[in-house]
Amino acid sequence: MIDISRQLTPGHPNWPGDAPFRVEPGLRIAQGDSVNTGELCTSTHTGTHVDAPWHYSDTGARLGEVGLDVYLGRCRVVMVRAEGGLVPASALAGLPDSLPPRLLLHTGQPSHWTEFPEEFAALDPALIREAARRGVRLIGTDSPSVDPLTSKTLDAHRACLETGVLILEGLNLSGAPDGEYDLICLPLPLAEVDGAPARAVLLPAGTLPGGEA
Ligand SMILES: Nc1ccccc1C(=O)C[C@H](N)C(=O)O
Ligand SMILES: [Zn+2]
Ligand SMILES: [Zn+2]
Repeated sequence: MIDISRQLTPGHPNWPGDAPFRVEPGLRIAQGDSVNTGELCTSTHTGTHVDAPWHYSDTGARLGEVGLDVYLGRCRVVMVRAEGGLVPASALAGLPDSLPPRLLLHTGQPSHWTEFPEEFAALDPALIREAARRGVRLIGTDSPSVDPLTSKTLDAHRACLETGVLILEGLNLSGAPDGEYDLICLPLPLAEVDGAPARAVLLPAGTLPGGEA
């Protein structure tokens, strides 16, 4: 099994302006309490997370309306390179015309962010449309976003909205060679939100029942 989630440690870098990731101490056995507890404070977009369409469209589905099936099943990991800051549709040129429903793009982000990676590879909307044409329903990236940090038009998110492709961002693909796997990605069970941190792992292809689904 390959864990493709980013480890969340206090102070984990966040999207500029977002709530800092914090774990505050709660009860402490050492102080006479029966248990140790903690209080978690996080942005919905911290580390490895999924976007629900409501994040980028005010009429989009909230996370509770997105079926879990899109996050579970056959996927393909592909190492890609940006051109002028965007991964182009030509990144799929060497791949079959029919792709698994989940495509995870490895752009070369490190396994741990000591600071927020302001220069990251975003996705050309044409890549998203080409991936959708080839059967992709979920696009993942090790970048913190499918759009550039300064984007105001969110062209890649819009292309995902138009094609119905869902989004998984902030992956840690440093330990995942190119190839086909079965993805298990489980967002936190928050219903009325725009996204949520998720734990994602890769299993050998064929591990999960349901074959290529
Ligand atoms: N927190 C934000 C605040 C404003 C704009 C973007 C973000 C993001 O976190 C980017 C997000 N991961 C995205 O879906 O692209
Ligand atoms: Zn996001
Ligand atoms: Zn996003």
